[in-house]
Amino acid sequence: MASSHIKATPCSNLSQKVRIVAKIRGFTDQESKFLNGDSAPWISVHKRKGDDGSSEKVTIAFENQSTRDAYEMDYCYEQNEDNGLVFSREIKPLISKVFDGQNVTIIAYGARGSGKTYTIQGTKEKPGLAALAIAEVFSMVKDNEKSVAISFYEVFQDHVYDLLDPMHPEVQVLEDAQGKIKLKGLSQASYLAFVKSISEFHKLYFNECSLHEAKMPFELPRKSHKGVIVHILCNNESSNTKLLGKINFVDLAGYEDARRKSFEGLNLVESSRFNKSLYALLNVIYAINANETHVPYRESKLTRMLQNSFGGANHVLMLTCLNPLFCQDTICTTSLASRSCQGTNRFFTSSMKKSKASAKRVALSSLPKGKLGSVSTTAKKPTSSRAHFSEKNISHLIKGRKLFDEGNNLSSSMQTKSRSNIASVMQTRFLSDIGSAIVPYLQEEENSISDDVSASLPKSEEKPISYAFSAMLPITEETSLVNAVEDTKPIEEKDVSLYSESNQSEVTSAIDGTMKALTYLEDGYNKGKENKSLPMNEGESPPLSARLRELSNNLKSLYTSTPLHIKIPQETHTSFDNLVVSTDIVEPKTPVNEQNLIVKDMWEVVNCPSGAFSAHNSGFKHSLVQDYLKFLNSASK
Ligand SMILES: Nc1ncnc2c1ncn2[C@@H]1O[C@H](COP(=O)(O)OP(=O)(O)OP(=O)(O)O)[C@@H](O)[C@H]1O
Repeated sequence: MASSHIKATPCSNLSQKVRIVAKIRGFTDQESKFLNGDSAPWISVHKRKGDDGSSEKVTIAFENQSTRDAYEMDYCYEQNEDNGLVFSREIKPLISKVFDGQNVTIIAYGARGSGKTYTIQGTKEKPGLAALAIAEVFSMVKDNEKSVAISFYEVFQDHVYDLLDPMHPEVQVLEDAQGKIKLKGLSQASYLAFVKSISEFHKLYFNECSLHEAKMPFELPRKSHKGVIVHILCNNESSNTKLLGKINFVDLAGYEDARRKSFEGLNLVESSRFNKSLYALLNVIYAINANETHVPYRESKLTRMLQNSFGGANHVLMLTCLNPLFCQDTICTTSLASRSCQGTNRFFTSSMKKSKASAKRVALSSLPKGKLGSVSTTAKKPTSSRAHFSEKNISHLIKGRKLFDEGNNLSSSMQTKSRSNIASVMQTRFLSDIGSAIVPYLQEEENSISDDVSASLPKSEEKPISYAFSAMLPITEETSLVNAVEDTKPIEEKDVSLYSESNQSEVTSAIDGTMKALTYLEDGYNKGKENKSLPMNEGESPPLSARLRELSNNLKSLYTSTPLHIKIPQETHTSFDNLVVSTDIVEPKTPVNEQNLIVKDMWEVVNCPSGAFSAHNSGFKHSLVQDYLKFLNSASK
């Protein structure tokens, strides 16, 4: 039936983490009778193009499918190649490793009726892989040093049942302190007591299945995953310790398109649940083959059960059973297996999305300190995480101020102090305003991160922006900024008498307070520089830093272009206009409407330096507010 150009040669790549091979089922008597020797092959197997001959990899194509769309597998067993051949090539070389304490897992996967049970369990006349392996193990157990036991279980609707116990109690899948999976309540039929011979094994294997069907306390559809575990405990002569190795055989429930009516009459939800457990297994295999740091074992009970047998020095073989006659589900299962084989195009169940989001958090939080990713832990520890950022990322905030300050190196200390004061007030106001606008956004982001189910790619793409914001505005620094602003408030209130002798000392102390705050921020900046936390903003949120720089430059240009800035009046007694101006300068949040300036005498406005500054400053504030709003709109997008 299937055309192949490949001779069955001894398997050369048993060290691969998860080996995925295909097996085309033989015809049943009924099918042979029906076809009457007249059947066009619908599966074609080809040696992979470009291989030098050392690789066994093949591509499998269905019906008229071109080889370009074919599915790649590690190998394919033909219709006429029986379980004995599969066993001797794939499993026999691994059995000795089980006696060294390694685990070997053989999984039969495929569509309904693709020959999974026939491959694993076989019949009394034609034993399957489990029976052949047991026979091999028995032949190797020559003394009492090694003890062998067998367990049978069934996984139905994500619950594990012990098939050896006539009451079929549920088995608990637990994890011990060392992270080892324990199957609490799973019976083990010992070699010495029950299964000394292969015939006893057969009796147990086949009888238990029928026993199970007869004795289930409640009506269950038969669609389930079934497994056999062969436990082998032996002495390690070199270290005088006991070694436990296991061979797992898993006969998976047949894959069916959940949208079609199931053979068992399962509804869409139940069928989907079965498929979900299959996807979970494929995802685990994918993760192992792709060398991913996170393997999603927790996605299903079956993968959790098998966790100890995957990865490391353990060996896993997945046999993808193919129907020899047209079957849409076989195309689907082959496609899925091939994807797991290549480690590409991973499938995600809804809960996988969840795990992906958590994995992302883990991955991000595992980044070096000071990098963007460490914010990811905010979902769990918001305060500490923000505190963490407060140390590192105040630099972003300061960076803008530094740029702003660069153009203002004036000789007069009073002038410098006044300008710094003004600048700090404006800057801190501006940033704290951004802060108050951003914090709810950040919290919303955090909520969305913690809401794993809704974690989706577009959102995660947005995260760097929110991280950058959170980096800019950690709670502790935000508070200190607010304090800095509040420190300057008395100056604003007493600005009317800013240049009066009586209030000079108060003003100076207030300015000093502001300067202290700025010095603190300055220190933060330097610390930030030392800690090299800048790449977070630079790497992850260039628009933000660019906007900050632009706004700072605007401020800078304002200061350099306004004559008043270069020469602030020193008179003790100021005119009414001056009072207006000075109030204006230190109170950027209550801009003087340009209209008001026009209402005044035009000459006064134009000729008076303070009037010019007011006009300039008001215009600047207007543009600043516009920029700020524009910036916020683009940030929320
Ligand atoms: N290599 C083979 N040669 C002849 N008949 C086979 C072969 N493999 C399987 N069969 C027959 O095909 C039918 C389906 O096989 P089997 O029950 O193993 O499929 P399955 O994939 O386990 O099905 P399900 O998903 O329903 O459990 C059985 O009647 C079995 O005897």
